[in-house]
Amino acid sequence: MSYTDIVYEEREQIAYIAINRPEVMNAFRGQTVEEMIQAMTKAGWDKNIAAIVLTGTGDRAFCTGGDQSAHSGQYDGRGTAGLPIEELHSAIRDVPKPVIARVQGYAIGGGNVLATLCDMTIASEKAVFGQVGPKVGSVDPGWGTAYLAHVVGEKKAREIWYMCRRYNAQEALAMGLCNVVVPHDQLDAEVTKWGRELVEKSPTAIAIAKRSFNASTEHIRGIGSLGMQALSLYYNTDESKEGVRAFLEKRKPDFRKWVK
Ligand SMILES: CC(C)(COP(=O)(O)OP(=O)(O)OC[C@H]1O[C@@H](n2cnc3c(N)ncnc32)[C@H](O)[C@@H]1OP(=O)(O)O)[C@@H](O)C(=O)NCCC(=O)NCCSC(=O)CCC(=O)c1ccccc1C(=O)O
Repeated sequence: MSYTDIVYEEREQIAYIAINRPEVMNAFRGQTVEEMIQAMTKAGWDKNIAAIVLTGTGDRAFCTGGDQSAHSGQYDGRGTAGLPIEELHSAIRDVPKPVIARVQGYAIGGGNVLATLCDMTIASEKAVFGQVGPKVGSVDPGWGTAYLAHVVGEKKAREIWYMCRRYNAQEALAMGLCNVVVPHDQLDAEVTKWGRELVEKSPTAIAIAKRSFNASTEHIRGIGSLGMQALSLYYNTDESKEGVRAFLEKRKPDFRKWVK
């Protein structure tokens, strides 16, 4: 498959999947998600690959979530809410090898969900983490909320979603949202170092460990699936559309006037 929205590379038994849409800060549309699923699955089941690195091209953004310019009631692809995002989330969870988020800039909205779902996160000191859902008429039911609470704790997860604040790399490290923070110019060396260490480990032991870690939160997949049906209905409300419109018009949303 040739890719338009991502860059896929393999080096030293490590696969690199980079969202390549810097003009929208690496936000994803339907096509992007399709390509990420394909690349994640290919790398995930290739016996020569020991680890997968998920990132974005350029310095500004890892990923800023759904592309708001491809969103009018639904996104522009397939799936319950116009993006096969559940399949991508499942692919990250299900591939039997570690997925490392390389976060060099903004990890916002659905981009933050992707980083949260990765097995480990290596951040540059320029990384910025946060949620924007309730500011733009969206929410990630399942992994982005319930699983996030497993990662950072209930209080912090609720703060992240309700308050929609931004967190720098050190704050993310303190709450367990990333594993390590390194100077920006050392990010790639650090990612390579972690990747090379994984190449030396027993693939089967790692696969069993990953499945074992996954087991205790597997019920969240069902919450996400159910929630996605609700989200699809929510996306078609004036309240949600106000969030998308306000973002694109670069103004504050006025949700209250649309609440029924
Ligand atoms: C990242 C920001 C905080 C950066 O802010 P700032 O530095 O002030 O720059 P801006 O001027 O805002 O942005 C520069 C430029 O980039 C464009 N842009 C940024 N993000 C997006 C985007 N997501 N979509 C489209 N375009 C984007 C922006 O418009 C500017 O363009 P110009 O042409 O230069 O004007 C800030 O930009 C920000 O907060 N961005 C995030 C916006 C956002 O709303 N993200 C989507 C959140 S909702 C979501 O991700 C749901 C999608 C999804 O994954 C999902 C779907 C269904 C169920 C579950 C999920 C799930 O979340 O898992």
